Amino acid sequence: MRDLSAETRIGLEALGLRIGRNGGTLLDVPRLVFDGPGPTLILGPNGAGKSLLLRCLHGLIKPDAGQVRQDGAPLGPAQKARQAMVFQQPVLLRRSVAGNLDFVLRRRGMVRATRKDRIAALLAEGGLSDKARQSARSLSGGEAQRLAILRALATEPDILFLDEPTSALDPAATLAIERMVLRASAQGVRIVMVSHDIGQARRLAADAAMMQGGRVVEHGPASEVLETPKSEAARRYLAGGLIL
Ligand SMILES: Nc1ncnc2c1ncn2[C@@H]1O[C@H](COP(=O)(O)OP(=O)(O)OP(=O)(O)O)[C@@H](O)[C@H]1O
Repeated sequence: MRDLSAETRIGLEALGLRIGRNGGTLLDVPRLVFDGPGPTLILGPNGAGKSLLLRCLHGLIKPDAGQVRQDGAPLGPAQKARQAMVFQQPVLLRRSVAGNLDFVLRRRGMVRATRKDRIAALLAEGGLSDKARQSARSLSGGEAQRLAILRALATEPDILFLDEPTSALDPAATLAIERMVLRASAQGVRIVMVSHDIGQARRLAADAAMMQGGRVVEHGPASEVLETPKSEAARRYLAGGLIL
């Protein structure tokens, strides 16, 4: 796997993103830039627009207006090919654990001998070496999510989007995922992750974005957003208050 310094990390920018439905606004993000050195955590109450934003950034949803720029270029096929996304419910192929990784590596044109070594390294990275031949569909929730992340990392993305990857996992499984996320980040992958877990944000985030009502109400260094938030919405969210 490549080893990039924080300075070479690919930047991501959303400009004038808008999505409306039935006369209302689902997403309204004038400008949002992710160009810092470590993981970005997106927080906010249910329905705040976190998943919509992530899907726009990954090109899964076309906004009504605005654009996403990656490393200065508009999001097109070449940029999307440099991104990967992992969802709350891992989507795995009906194959063995190793087969799921092999599928991705083969599609990337990697020859068989190299694939074997790469699969072994990835499985070791995710603590799944002893599960290589097991059906991916029979993995526990935590193991399945680790495999989903390994499969995403097998594509060597510049940017990895994670949409609440640990919301269904116990604390130990959550920490295992967090270690993988931090390792990927240290290797130069830009991490953009949605979470409801404020403790997780404190453990992982270099910067944090707080969303409410389709808008980013605050974005900055995690230490500021999580410890001394400027917006009332962030203060109430962090205090466990009801935000409507
Ligand atoms: N395809 C769609 N058509 C209409 N409304 C949508 C669509 N997708 C999302 N929405 C609405 O947009 C709003 C934001 O949804 P989104 O899933 O982004 O929220 P979220 O912040 O990720 O919430 P949660 O924390 O519950 O996952 C919600 O009110 C949702 O109902």
